[in-house]
Amino acid sequence: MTRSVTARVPAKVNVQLAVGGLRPDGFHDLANVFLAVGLYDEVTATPADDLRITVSGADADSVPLDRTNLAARAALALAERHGVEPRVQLHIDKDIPVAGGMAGGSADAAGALVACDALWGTAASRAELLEICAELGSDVPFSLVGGAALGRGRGELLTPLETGGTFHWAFAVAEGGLSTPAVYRECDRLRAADGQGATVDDVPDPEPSAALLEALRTADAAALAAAVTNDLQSAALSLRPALADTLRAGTDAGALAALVSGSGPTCAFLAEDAEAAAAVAKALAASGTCRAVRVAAGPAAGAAVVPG
Ligand SMILES: C[C@](O)(CO)[C@H](O)COP(=O)(O)OP(=O)(O)OC[C@H]1O[C@@H](n2ccc(N)nc2=O)[C@H](O)[C@@H]1O
Ligand SMILES: Nc1ncnc2c1ncn2[C@@H]1O[C@H](COP(=O)(O)OP(=O)(O)OP(=O)(O)O)[C@@H](O)[C@H]1O
Repeated sequence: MTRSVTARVPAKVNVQLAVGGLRPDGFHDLANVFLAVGLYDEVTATPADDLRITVSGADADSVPLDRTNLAARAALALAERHGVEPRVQLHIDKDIPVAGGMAGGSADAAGALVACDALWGTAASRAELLEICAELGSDVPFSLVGGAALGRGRGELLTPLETGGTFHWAFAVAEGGLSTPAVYRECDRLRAADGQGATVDDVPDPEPSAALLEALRTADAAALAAAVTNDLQSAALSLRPALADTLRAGTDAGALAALVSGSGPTCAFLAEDAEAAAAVAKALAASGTCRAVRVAAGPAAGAAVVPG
């Protein structure tokens, strides 16, 4: 009998995304407050003749099947470090919107690492897994750890954050994605056009908001709503002006806060409770301003093998 290992990995929303100036290496320093939410991709690793990627789910057609897939890159990185032949089929059951600003590719990378580590018995330490994650992308370490965390550096240096309870969200999934590097470039362009400059010498160092961290700690949705910020939001709106209609539709429907998730174009709406989130989602679906709606709560646990 062929043994398979499945890992489940959550999406994220950034409740604070403070973006510093452009660094010489092309990245931006961040104060990035991540919250994992209960929308999941599943990655199943099965022994095979060679490395193969297959994908199912609504957005499957827009996911690469070659070695540019972040899940494939994760498996190759682990195999190389441990001298294992990467003979594995990785099946991704995708529920996280692709190129949506919810770290879907990063989730698949973290899931592939956890699943392959269990399948191959490589028993990588947490520190080694985090190191591989950081090599793969700025959001990947958070996909591994989940929960809530502050990301410094380019987002890869994580400090776990305490959360006092659950936050309820509705998400509006847009037609088509946005390229993360293009959104960061647009942020730089807007800053330069403003005359403020866009480099690390021009932009103040990004800092986490004390009020926001306190709102997370006390599970105060209204206080969190008052504190959420996303420095990439104006760039995402500049590239996709129609997102303003989506944000307005959610606010009109009673959301406590409406913001672009990370680099977008998914929009995130914080609600008082699960019932209110469902009502916001229903109104968004009827508004005609998005392709699909989802509800999810956070914090959710990070990448983990599904028992059995
Ligand atoms: C927007 C966020 O999703 C917020 O969590 C992340 O910052 C993006 O993280 P990610 O998708 O894992 O991004 P990476 O794969 O590391 O980087 C892709 C590109 O995004 C830009 N990038 C990313 C992270 C960062 N701190 N500064 C950047 O300028 C760079 O142009 C980089 O080449
Ligand atoms: N496993 C994967 N799933 C989805 N996209 C992938 C994957 N591997 C590589 N990609 C490529 O990465 C691009 C960005 O996809 P992804 O879904 O990770 O974006 P995102 O959610 O906006 O990322 P983030 O929120 O981390 O900035 C896609 O357009 C696709 O070409």
